[in-house]
Amino acid sequence: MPVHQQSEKIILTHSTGASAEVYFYGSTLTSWKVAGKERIFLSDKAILDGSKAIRGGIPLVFPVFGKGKAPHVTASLPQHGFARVTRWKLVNSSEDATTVTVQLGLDHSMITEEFRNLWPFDFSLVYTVSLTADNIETGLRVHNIGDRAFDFNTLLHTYFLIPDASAVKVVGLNGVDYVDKVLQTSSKQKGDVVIRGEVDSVYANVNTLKLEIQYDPSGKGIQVQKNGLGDIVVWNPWTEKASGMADFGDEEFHKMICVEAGQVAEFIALAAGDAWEGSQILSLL
Ligand SMILES: O=P(O)(O)OC[C@H]1O[C@H](O)[C@H](O)[C@@H](O)[C@@H]1O
Repeated sequence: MPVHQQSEKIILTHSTGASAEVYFYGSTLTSWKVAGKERIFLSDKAILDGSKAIRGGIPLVFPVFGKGKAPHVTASLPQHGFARVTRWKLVNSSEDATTVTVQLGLDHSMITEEFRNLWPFDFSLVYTVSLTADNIETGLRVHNIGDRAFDFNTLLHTYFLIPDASAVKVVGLNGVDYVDKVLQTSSKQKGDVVIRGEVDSVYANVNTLKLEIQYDPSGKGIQVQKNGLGDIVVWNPWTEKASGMADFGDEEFHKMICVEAGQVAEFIALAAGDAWEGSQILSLL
């Protein structure tokens, strides 16, 4: 069965053996297996019962990245918004000769009254996950179905499972301006991004459409092709931050890197009735 629905998640299986899993909670993709291997990091300590955002996979950041700042209307929302901590519903599933697809939806009637009071806009989100033999596309459509404009950030906060964070290279960000949230500085990236300690960097307006996460000098790894997503966040908590997170193992930072495509450097303004779309395609290098 290409799409198998359980109470907490949906499992997609491709005839070639590739597979993916998406939790209803947060519409969080927690697994993508291709060529016999898991490619997505999910913490051994991740909480999967819907009481906390899932640590790993692809949590969906919406409508604010990080903590909103007063006087912006997102100021009182939780870090990274409400989409990752709300249960979504399956709205569609299909398959054709090459692709297994599921779509999950979330709208204002499905969020808590508290969130609704904090962010009082009528919206509809559709998240589409399309699995083929050798790649997976995850895309978000944001539709303003109300009668006034709203602003939003969004991010496909993707945790990649990698053999060794000390050996990984992110290629494609050379020359891009970024904010280093650890050092609280603004700089221009020189060469490839490597991980030698805590990294939390926001790259704005990345023109390169295809980034590479190279596991090691062999050049093997994952390609991230982004469509309609301008910014990239690179994150690895390293030792100290890792030990402070209850849902992340102390040593797990060695085998993950977040390379997150989205729109976070500036808010996107969406007029009443308008829609916005962005997606990423992950494939093997
Ligand atoms: O702990 P979370 O709320 O899931 O956030 C995890 C991380 O997300 C992004 O990568 C941010 O840039 C980081 O500053 C943040 O620490």
